[in-house]
Amino acid sequence: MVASVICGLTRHVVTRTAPKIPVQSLAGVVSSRKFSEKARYTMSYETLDVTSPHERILHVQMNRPDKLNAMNKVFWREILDCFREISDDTDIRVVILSGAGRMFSAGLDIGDMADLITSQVSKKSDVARRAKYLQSLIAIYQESFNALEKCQKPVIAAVHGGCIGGGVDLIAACDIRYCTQDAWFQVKEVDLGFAPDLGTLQRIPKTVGNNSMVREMIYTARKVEAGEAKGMGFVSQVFPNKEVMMSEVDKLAESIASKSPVAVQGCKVALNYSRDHTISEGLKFMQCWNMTMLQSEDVIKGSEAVAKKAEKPPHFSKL
Ligand SMILES: CCC/C=C/C=C/C(=O)SCCNC(=O)CCNC(=O)[C@H](O)C(C)(C)COP(=O)(O)OP(=O)(O)OC[C@H]1O[C@@H](n2cnc3c(N)ncnc32)[C@H](O)[C@@H]1OP(=O)(O)O
Repeated sequence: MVASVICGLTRHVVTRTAPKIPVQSLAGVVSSRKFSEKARYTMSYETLDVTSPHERILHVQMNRPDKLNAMNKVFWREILDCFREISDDTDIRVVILSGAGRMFSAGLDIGDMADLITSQVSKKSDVARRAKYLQSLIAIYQESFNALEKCQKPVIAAVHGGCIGGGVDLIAACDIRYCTQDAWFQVKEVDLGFAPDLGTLQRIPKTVGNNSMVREMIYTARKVEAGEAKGMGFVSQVFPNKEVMMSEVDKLAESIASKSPVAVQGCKVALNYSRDHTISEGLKFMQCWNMTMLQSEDVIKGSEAVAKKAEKPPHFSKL
């Protein structure tokens, strides 16, 4: 019954139970879309601007600059739909995630959440009913960010200015994080009176070696500047400004996109699996994975190119 009570979120829930499958996949027909044809992506979203700067690369930009890319109800649904679609899109090999305007993201849209509390949660007469509603809501929001981790293609976060609360949860689910010199990161939830619940507490300690620093950042809700974030290993590179960062992110994305998708996607799934399992389980996983993937044509193409010291990478087919 929860779904029927969550009026504003009903569509959200339904979308999640019925993920979109590209028509061409269903038909088994090779896509005729060219990369100059961006309509399929650009027309679909209200809070995201999705473009393809180069072949095989997709740039997803959060696009509510007037609200500092605060995450509202529409955003939670769109980011999930968008990354599920990308995951299944064989034309795409790498994704770049950034924010429009003066900062990456101010996190959860507080006004939106206040509306939800007033219109939904507070109307319920009993603690158990309120708790069930909130549990369902948190699970839905979590799934939105899980979609980036589950996306088969590597996701590169490019952060400028503030990255607050949900913004930190979001980039924690990305594969690679770059930022500008003026970037700052704030796990703000403690200041608002609750513990983060969308992945920061689960993912960052497994990403960053300095657990003491992670806890300091979380318990104090203080701003962590770009240099400090790099020092603790949360971001891998810091750039003087957004223009330079985006140019370097493009180069990184192009480099990854030129590699075998069998290899890159295999690495992503295995890295995520191994993070959540023992070494022994991770090694077993690789036996199973590579007993198939080592037979790929990509292994022959890649090995020949290396043996011949080829200057350009071979052409690897879509996966
Ligand atoms: C089940 C829930 C799971 C989710 C959990 C997520 C948790 C979180 O994300 S916790 C963090 C929440 N975010 C914040 O607390 C940040 C709030 N914003 C600010 O502190 C300031 O806006 C900021 C320091 C980021 C920037 O300050 P500045 O003076 O430069 O700009 P403002 O004039 O304040 O903001 C410009 C317009 O953006 C709107 N806005 C900013 N942040 C939010 C937000 N989080 N939610 C909604 N709207 C936001 C702000 O209202 C201004 O709009 P307008 O008045 O229309 O010009």
